[in-house]
Amino acid sequence: MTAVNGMPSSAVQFNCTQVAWSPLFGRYLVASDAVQQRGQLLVEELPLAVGPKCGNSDVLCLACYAPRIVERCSQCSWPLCPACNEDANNTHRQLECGLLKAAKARFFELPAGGKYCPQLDCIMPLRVLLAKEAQPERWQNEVAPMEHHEQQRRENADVWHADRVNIAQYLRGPCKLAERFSEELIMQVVGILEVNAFEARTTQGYPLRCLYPYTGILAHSCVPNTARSIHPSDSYRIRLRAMVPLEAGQQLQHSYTYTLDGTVQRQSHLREGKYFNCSCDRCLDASELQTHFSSLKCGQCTDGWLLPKQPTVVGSSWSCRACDNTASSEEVRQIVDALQLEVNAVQSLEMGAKRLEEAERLLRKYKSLLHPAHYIATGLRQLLIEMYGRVQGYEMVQLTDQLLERKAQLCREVLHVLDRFEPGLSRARAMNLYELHVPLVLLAKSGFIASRLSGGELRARLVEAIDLLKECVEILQHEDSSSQEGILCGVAKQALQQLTMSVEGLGDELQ
Ligand SMILES: C[S@@+](CC[C@H](N)C(=O)[O-])C[C@H]1O[C@@H](n2cnc3c(N)ncnc32)[C@H](O)[C@@H]1O
Repeated sequence: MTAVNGMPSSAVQFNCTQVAWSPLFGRYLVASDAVQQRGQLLVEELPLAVGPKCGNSDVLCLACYAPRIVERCSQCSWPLCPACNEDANNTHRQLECGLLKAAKARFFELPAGGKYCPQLDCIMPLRVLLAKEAQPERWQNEVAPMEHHEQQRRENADVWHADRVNIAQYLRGPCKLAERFSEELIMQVVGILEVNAFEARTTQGYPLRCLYPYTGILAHSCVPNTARSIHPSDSYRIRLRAMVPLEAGQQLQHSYTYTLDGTVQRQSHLREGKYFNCSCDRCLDASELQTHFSSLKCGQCTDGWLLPKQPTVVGSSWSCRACDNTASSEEVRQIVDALQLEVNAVQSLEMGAKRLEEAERLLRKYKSLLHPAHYIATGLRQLLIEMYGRVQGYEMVQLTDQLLERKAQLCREVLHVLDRFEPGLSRARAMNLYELHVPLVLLAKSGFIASRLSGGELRARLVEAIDLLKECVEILQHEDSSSQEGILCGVAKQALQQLTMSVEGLGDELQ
């Protein structure tokens, strides 16, 4: 590891972190001192640029990102919703509006039924280019060195060509920016965004992208040790916190991919979208840290599991560790794809009893095909946790003790997996802690009423639920209050208050 000089700009405040470099990772962040307290704030940063996502943008408002906008900006005629049209200081007006208007760059309407508007792909790169002119020092010190994998991107000739035409040539031609920005620079910016930008959501929940030059250089791990939260109501400020205690010099990592995917899926996402092969401990271990998150049941012997021989090698064959059975990667892919299709069909069902019962049926069926902790089974459990207590016929008051036990068991099983892949202050953990506390409270109360539990046992179980809620709030307390997680934090705080009052109200006679 090499320490890297260069102070970040005033848009960044950092605590116990510094930039390092290695041939494998390029630049990355490390803890400059030991961090004992999980949840400690490590970095706060304002984005260099915020804008629409590339490659799948609908016709959206260029200021608030509301989708399917038919109204146009009164100045330049590009998409802008009526409310944003009234606001002369919106992002679009401050940034590209004048330039598009002066160039007479026409916005072309999508053909009827069209969903993807390639013309909007130029907006986020253009905003980064404008930020380069406005903050040349920040560009030079923080953005220009960002990895953009030009060589690998060029190998994907179709995408490279589409980006050149839709973004570089469009900005230099119809937008009349050829004298300000070279094609090479524009393609560099497109690559920087692809490799480094974070996805965020507006306060209304619409997706967008943000570029953070300092936080963006965090290395990836499939078992991350930091958590980031982006605050739409605070100019999209990002805050990075330690999920677990850290040692001085330890690499700071977050996950570029979905931690509840199996190794084959994570590896392919990282190779195709971020241009590297992950070699973290979890990827290198065929059993994914003893969880068997990708293991299939061996079809030949009774207690064996099929695991990849070389989990990080594309096309690796699979073998049973208990007998001599083997399978090709293609055979495994076909099995997993077929099961995933069944799960997708269940997911697309309307929220209701049928969806819940079908998910339970698949989970039973997969017992003979998958390891119980397989990611497809874990995904089904997560689906069921969200449905028990919410869908018609299975609302919380309708759940029998047996079904309450079922919900609690599903939560514990998912939490067990999360302990391995997202240790410490993980958002997914917080969500599942909240879900778990509800059946525990109801079971404790019904057990006490039916005299199966003594007063002391009732109190102990309620205190257990209080502890779950406390941890849930501890994890979610830093989230933006308008986000889904921030809203859950408020709900958990209320539940915590009520439950604490109930336990206090139980009185000493229950001791
Ligand atoms: C978001 S950038 C991180 C900053 C980058 N290292 C730089 O110098 O600009 C992502 C890139 O960093 C490298 N990287 C991040 N995590 C890695 C890992 N676990 N293994 C190998 N390379 C990694 C890859 O080149 C990846 O495309």
